Amino acid sequence: MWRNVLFDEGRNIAKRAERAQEAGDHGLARELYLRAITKFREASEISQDFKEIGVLRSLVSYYTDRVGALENETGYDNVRGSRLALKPPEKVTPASDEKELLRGSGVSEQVFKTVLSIAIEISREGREGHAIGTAFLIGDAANVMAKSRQLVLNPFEGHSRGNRMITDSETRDDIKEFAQLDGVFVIAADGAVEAAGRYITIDTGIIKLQRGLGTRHSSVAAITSATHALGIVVSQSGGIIRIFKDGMIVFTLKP
Ligand SMILES: Nc1ncnc2c1ncn2[C@@H]1O[C@H](COP(=O)(O)OP(=O)(O)OP(=O)(O)O)[C@@H](O)[C@H]1O
Repeated sequence: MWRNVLFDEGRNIAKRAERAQEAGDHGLARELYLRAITKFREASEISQDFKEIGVLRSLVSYYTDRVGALENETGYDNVRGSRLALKPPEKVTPASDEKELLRGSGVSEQVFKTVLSIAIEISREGREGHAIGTAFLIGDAANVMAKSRQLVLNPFEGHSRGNRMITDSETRDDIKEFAQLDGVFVIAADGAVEAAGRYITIDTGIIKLQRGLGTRHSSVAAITSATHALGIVVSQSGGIIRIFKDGMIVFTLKP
């Protein structure tokens, strides 16, 4: 109960921080991110559920990275700042697992964590009161594009690369909006969003997943076995997030 209150408070504060950052008030944004991090950390300390703890830690880690990026951008003075009160960033998975997961994909930790945090928000929030499912393929984008086709007009086509980086808060909002489209998001290893609404055309015959998982999951599994891409699927039924590599589910999160 208390951890839910803390989580909601943290999320609201983080949203305010994002708005402050967008409005260019980096001092306020930084302050609010730090407050949100404290809420998520407190919630994780009183939770008994290891999956929930994983999600909360990934939020701590994600927003800690954001504070770091803001401080680098603005030349913030770490020594005098309240950042001293911050513990070292915590990870959603042990560092060795995370390294292993990213190995061979060319995907940076920051890009992967950003996509995962968006997936967590989509799973938790849905859209306009409805649960939604979606999927992300990250890395090896040229190969992924060659093994898929557009289902609907690609909303990211024609935009400069700099304007479609996943780490940008506007792109993040667009992704949450387009998550309602059928198909998957294709994200390059450097974080540029190449496409939304992409249909995977690869044969799923060799993929064996647990019962109950349908074509969204099996097609993502199949394409991660045929390319170096990593897959993140948010299931519409139940909101479970599954991370795929080399045709297999390597992590499961229940936000
Ligand atoms: N090959 C594919 N490429 C891209 N998207 C797909 C593909 N197959 C299915 N989808 C998307 O997944 C949606 C759900 O399909 P399905 O119910 O079979 O998947 P699922 O794996 O059970 O996922 P969920 O748990 O979200 O329902 C489809 O409406 C479609 O948007």
